[in-house]
Amino acid sequence: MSTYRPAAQSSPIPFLKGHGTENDFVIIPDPDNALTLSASAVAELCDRRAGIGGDGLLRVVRSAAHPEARSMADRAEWFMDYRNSDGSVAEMCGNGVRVFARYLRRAGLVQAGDLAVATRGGVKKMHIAKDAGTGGDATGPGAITAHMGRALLTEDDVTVAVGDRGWPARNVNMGNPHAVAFVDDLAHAGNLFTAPPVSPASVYPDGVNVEFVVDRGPRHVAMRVHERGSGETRSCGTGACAVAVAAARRDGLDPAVTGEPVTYTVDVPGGRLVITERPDGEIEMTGPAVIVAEGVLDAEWAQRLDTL
Ligand SMILES: N[C@@H](CCC[C@H](N)C(=O)O)C(=O)O
Repeated sequence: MSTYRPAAQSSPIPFLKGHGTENDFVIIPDPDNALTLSASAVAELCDRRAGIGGDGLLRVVRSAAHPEARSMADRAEWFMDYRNSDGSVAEMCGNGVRVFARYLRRAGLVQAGDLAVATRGGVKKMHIAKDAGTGGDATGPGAITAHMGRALLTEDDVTVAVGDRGWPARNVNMGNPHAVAFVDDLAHAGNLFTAPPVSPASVYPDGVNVEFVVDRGPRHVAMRVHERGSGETRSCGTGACAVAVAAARRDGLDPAVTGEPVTYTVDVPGGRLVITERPDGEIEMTGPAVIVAEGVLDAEWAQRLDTL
């Protein structure tokens, strides 16, 4: 059984709540890596009725204090320990890393401008455009840019299904796995209460995030997403990057070939993200990141997490 915190500790456990394009997160500052969060404890914290509520959880740990991040400590002081709302671990979270950076700045742990964050998907360079506001707009003064690395696209013959409809999908890896399906109408994705079947399952042995995409105009698309480990969410940053790259290739655009960056606007139910792919393959994502609340866990409730 995992222990939520060392029994000897009785100090209050702080938390914050934040979102990026309404992809929302419980944030737990734990600089010294003192807390061990079992999957069940994470799920309880992310529960919208029994807990604080969120699509995922961001634990803020000093890289040097975490075995999975120690090797990155010379390049990034802080490690984003990301979990999905069911408690599962994911390699990367694009909206989460912007909210993580917002938290670091708000807590006075970093300056505005350039910074780097360690993640399971490697070190991500970030830029906080201006040290003001909470960045409600995709490209407004408070928006944050994350360098998301390169997309890996394969030619796998993937199909996404909803009911008796099926679509071919593009397999795109952004550190985490995505299946991107272009559809005529986002309503065709249905209620997304359950994960849409993706076949062959062997392409995604660790599960997959599924994006449904429609065109809105030149280099402008809109998407819905069913996230691995979280269900349908209002946004997915890595998903928006996967969608932008899949849309560019479908449209015959490849910055590596033309030498020109390509930018797509990606509308999500919770807002808008702007994605640029550079000739070297690096993908930049810009969007809002907002902290909405902070507090401490009720001591008795937090103790209960010990038993999960
Ligand atoms: N919402 C995130 C992605 C979170 C991880 C994903 N559910 C997975 O399991 O890969 C984002 O903004 O990228």
